Amino acid sequence: MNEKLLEIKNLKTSFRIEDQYYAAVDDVSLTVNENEVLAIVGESGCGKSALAFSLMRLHNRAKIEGDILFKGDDVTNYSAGQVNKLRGNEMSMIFQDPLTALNPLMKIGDQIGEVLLLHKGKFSNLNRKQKAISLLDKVGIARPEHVYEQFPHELSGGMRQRVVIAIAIANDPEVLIADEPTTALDATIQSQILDLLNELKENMNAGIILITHDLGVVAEMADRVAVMYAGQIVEVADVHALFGMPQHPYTRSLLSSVPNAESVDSKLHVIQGIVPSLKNLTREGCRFRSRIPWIDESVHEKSPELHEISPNHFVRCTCYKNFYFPDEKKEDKRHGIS
Ligand SMILES: Nc1ncnc2c1ncn2[C@@H]1O[C@H](COP(=O)(O)OP(=O)(O)OP(=O)(O)O)[C@@H](O)[C@H]1O
Repeated sequence: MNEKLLEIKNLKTSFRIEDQYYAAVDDVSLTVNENEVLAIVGESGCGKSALAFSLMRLHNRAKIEGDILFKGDDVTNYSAGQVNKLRGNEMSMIFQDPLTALNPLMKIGDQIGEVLLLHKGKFSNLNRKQKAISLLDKVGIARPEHVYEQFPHELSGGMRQRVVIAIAIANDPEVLIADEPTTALDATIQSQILDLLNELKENMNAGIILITHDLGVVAEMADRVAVMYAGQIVEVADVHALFGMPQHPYTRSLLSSVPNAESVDSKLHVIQGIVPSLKNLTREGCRFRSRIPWIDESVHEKSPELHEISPNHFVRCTCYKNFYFPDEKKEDKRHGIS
């Protein structure tokens, strides 16, 4: 069995809006194992980035409660110095937008070198340069010696994202958090970057948290998937179970809103409404209920729990048992599951 690298227990991240705190991540518990990609999916505004930033301790004004255990050690108690060491070495993050992640005034080589300075073993100046060039080579950058001397604006979007990945993997992190790593890229580059992440998982035995709203990317990359809605995890399962037997109404709605080979002749489902803003979020009962108004209110739990409906497959709220799409006949709504 693969070792547990990260254990997130009852994590709650709240932001202050007009004198009050509102939780953007609300009681989230998850684990990430070595050599595993855990995907976190959900619409914009459901709390994915707030979760990732909390894990990396990158929020400076949020209130964070709960535990984040890295190999059993609670990092929420770490001093700023300890967090900095952890961030550069054991845990690192690939950010959504390479242009904001890179310093426009610094040469690529210097930016990689800066991260290598944090390395446990430390490198001499010459070794740092060699290591930086080998990292650029590893992420598939042609003429790495030349790129080492360039500035971010001289590179294409795909190359910049590769540089961001090179920086993230510079110190062989055990946990890598990739927040929408391919959103800004075109399809060909996207698939090259995903291949690269897959290689890293295999070669470094790393645990990867992949945050995305792209279900195609999830199907291709993930071992397990956590579906997030309004700050909560509503379903977690092995990737095959999640795509093969999705249960929560939100998961089913997300999957039905994406075209695939079977949906060519059928209508795609449009999820009604939007993710509510933090301030307007109803926190009592099933948070998804306002978006499925055709489902009888009585089928929702008062305080929805995550239920293990089969080994390692968890679903929040029992409403999944009675869910159907408006254009489905009520009697064949659950494909035989009731
Ligand atoms: N610093 C902040 N202060 C106040 N509210 C915030 C802050 N950061 C995020 N939020 C709010 O928290 C909620 C979750 O935001 P978050 O960015 O985590 O969503 P997301 O799922 O990552 O969306 P996207 O896919 O667009 O990045 C949103 O309602 C957002 O407006």
